[in-house]
Amino acid sequence: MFRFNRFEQVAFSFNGGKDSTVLLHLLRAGYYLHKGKSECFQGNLSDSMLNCPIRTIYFESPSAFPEINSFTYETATVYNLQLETIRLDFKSGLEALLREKPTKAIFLGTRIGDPNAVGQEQFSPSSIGWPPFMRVNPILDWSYRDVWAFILTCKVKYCSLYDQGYTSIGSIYDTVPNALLSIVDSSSTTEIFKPAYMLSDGRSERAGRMKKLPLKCDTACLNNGVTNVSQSGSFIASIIVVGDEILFGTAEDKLSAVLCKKLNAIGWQVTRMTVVQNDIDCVAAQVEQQKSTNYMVFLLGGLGPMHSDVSLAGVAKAFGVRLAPDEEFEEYLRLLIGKHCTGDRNEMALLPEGITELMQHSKLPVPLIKCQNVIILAATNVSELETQWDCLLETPSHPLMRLPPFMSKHLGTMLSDVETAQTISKLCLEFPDIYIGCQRKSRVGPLVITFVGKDKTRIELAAEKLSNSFPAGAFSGGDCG
Ligand SMILES: Cc1cc2nc3c(=O)[nH]c(=O)nc-3n(C[C@H](O)[C@H](O)[C@H](O)COP(=O)(O)O)c2cc1C
Ligand SMILES: Nc1ncnc2c1ncn2[C@@H]1O[C@H](COP(=O)(O)OP(=O)(O)OP(=O)(O)O)[C@@H](O)[C@H]1O
Ligand SMILES: [Mg+2]
Repeated sequence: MFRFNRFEQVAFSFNGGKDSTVLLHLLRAGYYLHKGKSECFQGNLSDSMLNCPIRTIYFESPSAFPEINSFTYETATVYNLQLETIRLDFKSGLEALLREKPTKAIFLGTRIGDPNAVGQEQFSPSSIGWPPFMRVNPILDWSYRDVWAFILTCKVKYCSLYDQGYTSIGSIYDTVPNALLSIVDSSSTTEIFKPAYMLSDGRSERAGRMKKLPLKCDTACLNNGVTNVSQSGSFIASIIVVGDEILFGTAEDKLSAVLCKKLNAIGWQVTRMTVVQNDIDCVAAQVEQQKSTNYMVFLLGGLGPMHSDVSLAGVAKAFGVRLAPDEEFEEYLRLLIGKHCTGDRNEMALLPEGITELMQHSKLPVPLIKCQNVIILAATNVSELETQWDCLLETPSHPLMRLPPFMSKHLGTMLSDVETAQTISKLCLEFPDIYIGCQRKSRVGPLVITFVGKDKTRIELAAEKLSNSFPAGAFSGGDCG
């Protein structure tokens, strides 16, 4: 059993959801009873005693609802919480947290009925394979009704999404309002929902949450388009290049390869690179398909004033919105190109309506364009792409969560593919977490075997196993990097 004697070794996991909101106020009350009350009796009551300066961790995700994000930050400010924002997945984030600061226990708003509550008690050590800490679940046995009774009776502020029919909140990709709260109104074109506290049967709390797949899903799931996390537990992205010239063979696409490396370096995996014609319907069809199967889609090419610059129109079509003049973007373009625009207005300032976010950076003449999970990069060469990528990562609202990077190791051999094939396919089964690929320099060799993964030790082990399966000196290779 852990022993805590330092307040700093305890943290509160807060994400702006209703359960963690309840917990926040319970912790404040507990802190006040423990500390504030005794000092109050001595006549020392101050505002600070009504706050609970507990370390508060928030795993910020690019797929969180903006309302959840802003409610979390606002609440932290109002109650003077010591907010520590973590932009990694839960497991890596907790590993990093525990490395940096001793953290023995973490309070969570987990309740019976949550899928992750199975087997948990009020005090449950973290699972095997997770960094060691005690999970403290004070509201484990609270019902849905208890949660709302508490929130409404105590009149505490909660995230606005719950007033719009959301009853349990995950990511923007897996959460919709609860259909059981839908109000039938034939005069209205948009669907209206009752607030979350009106849900009569708490067992349907998660009816608006789509089924989540395990992190290590198989490739079949990806092909069905129902997840955006790869086999290695990374976020997945796809790249769409718009360019007739590439399809005619008159120009070469160098940008996708650079972008792949950049994404791999922040731990993301690229699942597809597609080149499409400069045609609105081709772009739209590809964006429509890729945006629903990938966490993020990058679009290169087809931006500008030419007749062939159809990328933005394709994106608008894929999202079912129209292109509309964007005054802010127009102003940037005016500063850049003066009055040299096409037509009455600058047609380059037409952006997909209602879904566009401009990501400005002081090093960029015009902001980057993001339409939900599609980022449109205007780079025409590698150096421009590198600048835009660096600026993207420096933009405060950028959606690219940094994960442990992919590393690779290459082994070269004069052995033939026939001689090595069987051993390598066995190795693939033994190391499902490592991508093992072979590239022939020619049909008769030499061969280059590449190991890619996130765990250096596992990469080295796989490479060593391969070398040891053949006579000494058959393989040569460099370091893992
Ligand atoms: C602070 C913290 C600790 C966690 N510890 C564990 C753990 O020990 N074992 C585990 O399987 N998941 C752990 N998780 C992940 C949760 O079980 C769960 O996936 C997450 O809260 C998302 O739940 P949701 O999909 O219902 O929103 C932890 C999450 C957080 C935020
Ligand atoms: N992104 C996150 N950052 C910090 N803590 C989190 C995060 N996601 C989940 N948690 C912790 O896990 C608990 C359970 O999550 P869960 O989604 O079930 O509840 P909630 O978000 O509080 O409410 P709701 O079920 O309405 O979404 C949260 O109360 C919180 O303590
Ligand atoms: Mg939630």
